[in-house]
Amino acid sequence: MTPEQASELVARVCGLAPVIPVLVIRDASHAPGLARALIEGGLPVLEITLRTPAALEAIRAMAQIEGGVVGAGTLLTEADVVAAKEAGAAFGVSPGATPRLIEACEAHDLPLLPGAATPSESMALLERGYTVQKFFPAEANGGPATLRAWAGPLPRVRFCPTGGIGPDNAASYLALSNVLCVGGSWVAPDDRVRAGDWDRIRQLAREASSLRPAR
Ligand SMILES: O=C(O)C(=O)C[C@H](O)[C@H](O)COP(=O)(O)O
Repeated sequence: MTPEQASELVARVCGLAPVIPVLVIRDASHAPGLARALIEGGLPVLEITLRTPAALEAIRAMAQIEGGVVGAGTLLTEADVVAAKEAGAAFGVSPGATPRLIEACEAHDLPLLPGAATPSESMALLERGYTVQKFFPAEANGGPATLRAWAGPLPRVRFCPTGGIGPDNAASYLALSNVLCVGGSWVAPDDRVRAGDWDRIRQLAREASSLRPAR
């Protein structure tokens, strides 16, 4: 898969909802209920971080749920890419980007949303053909003001900012011309997932899916 094809697919995925839930799943038995609650709440795109031993099993389970588009987050190595693909991930997300990781995603046909934190990193990805990038960690890197400044010199790059985003600041990112959607863990708080409180998570997803840009 070429970088251009990957970016086109990722742009389409990022256009499905204003928020991509970033999920840390400790018990794969939570995966089906959690996925259903988020999808029913209007958030069909789900990013499962490969940060827990249960993550791959959770991807496998969530990929079966109708209406969802399931991706793997925290991709760091080629082994992660192979495992994510094998589990049924439709796309991948990485906090940064290395040549080896990018090559692995291209070789294994996993559309990548690669992370960038500086103009040079964004330019390197653009040079290679990645026009859709994750801005990470968004709040710690200056938030919406930084992305607004990047829009001048880097008008061809569009972003999914992630890291420190919640219900209070999401709209200020979504208002930017170079933002397609935002990512965040706030829609699936750890204690609500552990409790299997799918009603609360469905409600958080509803609120997130109705977010509109504050212009
Ligand atoms: O695991 C990854 O691949 C990451 O890049 C980090 C996550 O995107 C952020 O940790 C989510 O940020 P919060 O919404 O502030 O919790």
